[in-house]
Amino acid sequence: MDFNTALYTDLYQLAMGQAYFLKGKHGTEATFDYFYRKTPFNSGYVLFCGLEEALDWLEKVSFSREDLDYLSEQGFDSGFIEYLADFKFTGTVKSVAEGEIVFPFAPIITVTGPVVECQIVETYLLNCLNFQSLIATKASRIRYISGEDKALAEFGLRRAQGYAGLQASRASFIGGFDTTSNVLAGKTFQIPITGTMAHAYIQSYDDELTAFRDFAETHPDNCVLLVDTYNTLNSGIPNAITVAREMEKKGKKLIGIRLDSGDLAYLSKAARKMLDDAGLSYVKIAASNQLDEHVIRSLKEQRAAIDIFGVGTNLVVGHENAALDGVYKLCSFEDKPRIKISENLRKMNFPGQKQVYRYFNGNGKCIADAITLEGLEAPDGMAHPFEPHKRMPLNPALAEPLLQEVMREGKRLSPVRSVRDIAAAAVKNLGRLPEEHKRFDFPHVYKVGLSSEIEQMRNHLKSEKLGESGT
Ligand SMILES: Nc1ncnc2c1ncn2[C@@H]1O[C@H](COP(=O)(O)OP(=O)(O)OP(=O)(O)O)[C@@H](O)[C@H]1O
Ligand SMILES: O=P(O)(O)OC[C@H]1O[C@H](OP(=O)(O)OP(=O)(O)O)[C@H](O)[C@@H]1O
Ligand SMILES: O=C(O)c1cccnc1
Repeated sequence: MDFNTALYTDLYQLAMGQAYFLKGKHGTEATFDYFYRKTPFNSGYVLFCGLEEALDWLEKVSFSREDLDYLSEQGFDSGFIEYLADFKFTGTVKSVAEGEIVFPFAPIITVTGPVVECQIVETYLLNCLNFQSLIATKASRIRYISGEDKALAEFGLRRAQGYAGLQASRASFIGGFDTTSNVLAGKTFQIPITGTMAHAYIQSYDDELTAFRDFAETHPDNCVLLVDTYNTLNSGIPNAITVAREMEKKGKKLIGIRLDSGDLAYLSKAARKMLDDAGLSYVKIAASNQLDEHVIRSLKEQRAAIDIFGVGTNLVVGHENAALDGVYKLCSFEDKPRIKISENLRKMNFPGQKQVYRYFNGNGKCIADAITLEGLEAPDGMAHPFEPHKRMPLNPALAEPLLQEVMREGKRLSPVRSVRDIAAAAVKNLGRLPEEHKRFDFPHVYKVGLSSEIEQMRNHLKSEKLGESGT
């Protein structure tokens, strides 16, 4: 399947595109903001992920002859189809860096260009960025609770939502996982791949010990034995110990064992003792079975002797939030700021082309984000976006702009960043976030506010629109 086609969009984008085209407005410049409103998992932040793939798509997207024939069959105007034959994205993208932490309501990406182009690419951008940011955020929570000394292996491909498994492996790595079992993700993104064995392999033998021996013989340098097929404490671990000793005689070392059922705290502690008593303290203990950040937290509280957590389903499907609610909203058209009116202030967008400044304290920890108009300096104070009486003074000397131009006239401005670079940046960025925003229970809400210029513009446009509508 070729996903670089501009048909990877919602019909209404093309319907609006045709209307703009037939009214001669298709070249009019528009700006859209990408932002989200609510953090998933009750998290205090979102880890932004997916930008490289989005830029890659924007550079390649086009309609093939077959795509255009299909649109013709669907009844689109022939003139519009002719226009689409040369379609490419020629706009400007400003973005927060991939691997940066982002907060509700602050623009993460702004897309400026001919309105039809900006509109057609909306669906893919949301599809790509919402999903990957969701999974990277989940992964970062699992890393946070596991601690730096644990190895995290992503096992999710088999239970991922179709082809999204590839993006999930990438996002998991950026969020802090060490390896993936997804071989295609390993090749595509240069992520280290690791794996153990399935129950089927043990079941295929008449006895567990021979299965272990054969695997160790054929994988002398990367052998992890699955010990729970029959009886973990009475058969799996004793057989693994026998094989580990046989490997030692050949100058090899068993890397580890994997527990995949039962009480993982109890079994891991019992396994650790049995291995240590056998002089095999180097053999690591891996555990899997519907893990997530909450089970891992519980296992840590129980002092489980687990070195490696294998996490699949709950990570790659973003359990228990199926989607990040990221949206893409028009904020400027024909050089005029645009607003959508809603009874609910939270559903109104912030008009105009914008910049977001992040403020730090003297210890280098981030403390607030202020949204202001593009071209303005970092403000020295901000207002709460929905409760304007709440104000906060800010020190512009300790502010950094978050939105940087990453694409101009449809071409990226810097080379592709490797997932390793992005993952390293994520570690650094999460390190700048104070602990109170990372805790799982009632994380402290990070402050995002508006400069007085944006506030005034929103209030002005709001009264103008309400006046026009007679309300
Ligand atoms: N000590 C523990 N503390 C908290 N959660 C645990 C502990 N041990 C295992 N779990 C989690 O409890 C759940 C147990 O799942 P389940 O009831 O299916 O048991 P099981 O042992 O996997 O059974 P099965 O043999 O059918 O696979 C899993 O999500 C697992 O990660
Ligand atoms: O629980 P997850 O977090 O999704 O981790 C991945 C799971 O996938 C495998 O089980 P599966 O039953 O599919 O195959 P198996 O026969 O190898 O156990 C593996 O043993 C894990 O239990
Ligand atoms: O390598 C493993 O142990 C593995 C891979 C995929 C799913 N579950 C486990």
